Amino acid sequence: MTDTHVDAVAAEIAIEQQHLDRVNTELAKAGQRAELVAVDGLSRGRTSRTGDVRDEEMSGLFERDALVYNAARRQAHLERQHEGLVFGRLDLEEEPDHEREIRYIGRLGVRDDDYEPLVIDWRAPAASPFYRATPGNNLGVIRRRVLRSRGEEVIGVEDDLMVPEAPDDMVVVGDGALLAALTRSRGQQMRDIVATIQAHQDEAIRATDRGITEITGGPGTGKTVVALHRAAFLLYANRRRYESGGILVIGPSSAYTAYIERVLPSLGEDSVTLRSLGDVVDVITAVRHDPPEVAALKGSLQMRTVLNRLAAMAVPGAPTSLRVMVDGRAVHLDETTLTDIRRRALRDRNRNQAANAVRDLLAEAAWRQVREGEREDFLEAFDSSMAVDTFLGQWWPQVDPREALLWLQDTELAYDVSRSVLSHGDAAALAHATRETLELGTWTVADVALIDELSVRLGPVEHEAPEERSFFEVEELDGVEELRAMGSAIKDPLVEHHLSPTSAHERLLYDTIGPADEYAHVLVDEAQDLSPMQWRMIGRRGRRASWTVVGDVAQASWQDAAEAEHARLEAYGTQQRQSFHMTTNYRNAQEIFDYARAVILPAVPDADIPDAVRETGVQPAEVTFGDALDTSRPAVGTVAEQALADLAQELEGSIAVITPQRHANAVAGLAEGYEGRVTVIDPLSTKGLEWDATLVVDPDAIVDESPGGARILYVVLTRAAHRMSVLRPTD
Ligand SMILES: Nc1ncnc2c1ncn2[C@@H]1O[C@H](COP(=O)(O)OP(=O)(O)OP(=O)(O)O)[C@@H](O)[C@H]1O
Repeated sequence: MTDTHVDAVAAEIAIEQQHLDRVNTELAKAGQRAELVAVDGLSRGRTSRTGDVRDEEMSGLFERDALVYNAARRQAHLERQHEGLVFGRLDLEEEPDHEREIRYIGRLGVRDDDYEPLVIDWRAPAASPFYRATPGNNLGVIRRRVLRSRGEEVIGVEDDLMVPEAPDDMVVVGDGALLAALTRSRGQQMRDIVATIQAHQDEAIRATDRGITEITGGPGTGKTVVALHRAAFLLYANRRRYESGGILVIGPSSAYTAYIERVLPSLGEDSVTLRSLGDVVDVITAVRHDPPEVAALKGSLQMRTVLNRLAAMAVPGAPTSLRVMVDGRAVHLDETTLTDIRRRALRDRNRNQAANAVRDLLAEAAWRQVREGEREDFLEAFDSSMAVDTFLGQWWPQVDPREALLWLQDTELAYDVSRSVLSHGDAAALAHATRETLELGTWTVADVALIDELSVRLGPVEHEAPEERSFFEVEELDGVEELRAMGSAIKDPLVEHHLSPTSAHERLLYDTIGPADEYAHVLVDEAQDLSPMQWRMIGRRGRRASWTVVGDVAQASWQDAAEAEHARLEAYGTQQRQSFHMTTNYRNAQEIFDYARAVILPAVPDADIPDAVRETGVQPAEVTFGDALDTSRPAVGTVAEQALADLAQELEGSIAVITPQRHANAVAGLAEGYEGRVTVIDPLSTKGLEWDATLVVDPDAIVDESPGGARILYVVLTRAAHRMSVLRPTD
């Protein structure tokens, strides 16, 4: 850079700094106003009176709640915005009788005392040319400028000129903001791209919120980040609908939700619910995976029949006949009669809501048998019989969906409920997997969709109201120290006197599952991997929702595409669909993506192959390791350790060591000493994530071990932004 150029950049930065200072002053004032509202709000709720609270005081209290809540929210919002608050500037062409207009674009709108805009929210229509203007269609823009700042200090500017020649008084500096952003080190979490959204991405972000919006494209094309910006846009464009109705974002794993969780708050939005497939159902957090063939079984639509039968069958171990004395007369209802009553009770009701109907049906059946004396007297006596109560407690208990799923541990029962639907081998595999669940005390990710399905069929579990206990009794009986001494964890001893579950079985059934929450918008990422049963689970949460669905079929790990497509369309309902296709790979250096492409094309010839635009001049490194047959080379652990040290030396930022199960032990300890820079991870869990560099251990073993084969290897080989090393055994 020449001295004159350095001076020119410094002068431009100084100009922008002036504007940023002004914005920050206004923002501080707005912050103070928010604080005042908060203080004022608090004083409104204060009352010196005791005794009855009059109506107007009640409404004062509500008002206070609303004010304090909103003010606190606004404050949190403003404080977070300081980092990179203003990131863009547009210089627009002069219009007759008007000076050249300058617009600043930022994370939120800020106005001065005269209500003049100092910054325009990036989602407002007036900000749109910042993203849409191109030299071919400049939309009135002469120069688009991206500002980089650290805290309140402007540290750089990057310009794009949208007209053939800049006016004499306008300076143009920098090499373009996109390339600068893509070359930078990525860190541990996804960042927002609000300063460098590209025109085709902007179209998907601002597309109408009606119906289903599908975003497709190959690896690294920005599908995820675009979808998240779309969620922020929807909240801006239709806040009433989406803030009160809620937006649900579903990703493949908890590693993924941790990776993306910063993006929306950095855009000023924190009212979005992020869930991984293992924790869609409240109170369950599953991270364990079934072996691929069992996961395929649990995810398939055949499970609907199995679950239907589970939900309707007699509770295992329950009595098979009823023998009681009612009003001095002997009643005996045999198994056939009870089965008939069970069927009739379930014809148009959920099991857990049918207890009263069942009692009536039993009473009628008993009367039909007895037919002596007054009918009404008999029915009344039946209704108040303690023996009948005891029988009902055993024959028709409230059934927790998790408990019903666990019935499958019995192989004979599993054969019975899956007859004509699953093979004996598959039914036995289900039973075996259930016994494993019981041993480990943890659910698998695939179980969650089954539990949700059963939950609908059984209806919510209705608990009898616990007997009221006085404060004194709670203290006396549930003394904190006493319980601690028994080794129990306590949430809140005075309110919730829960003990944490001790056995695996109790742990599996911990807490109560409520009805599914519904949302106004559902955003599904890595949609190609959802099983049909998972589509049904998500569908229940979006029955009245609009959807954004993101995916790439070539990265799929789910086998039966047709069945999943059927379930997906059922979840969508009859809504209209619009599609956006992304074709530029912003993540991988070209050299890395070429390597990945050579793997996927032979396996999936019609894979959606994007263009990787950024070259580094460095090819992925291939290193070999020895094994039991070849001891002339060091073993995998030693070779991996050296390759990792080389990568860490070569670049800053995050590194993943991606290993198949067979080498997991050998590389497990590699992250130590790198202070959080290095993650050791299995292939399937890398979905949706990215690192500055990756170390891929034994690609052939990755293909062998994964149900998705080459598709999973394709995912693994497209996770690195800047550098990749691949370790192979010697031939
Ligand atoms: N306009 C942009 N400006 C800067 N960075 C961008 C832009 N678009 C995408 N990126 C970056 O490219 C990378 C890939 O984006 P993202 O993870 O959203 O892709 P994806 O299509 O979901 O990938 P995959 O399907 O492989 O998981 C991210 O680091 C993202 O921040």
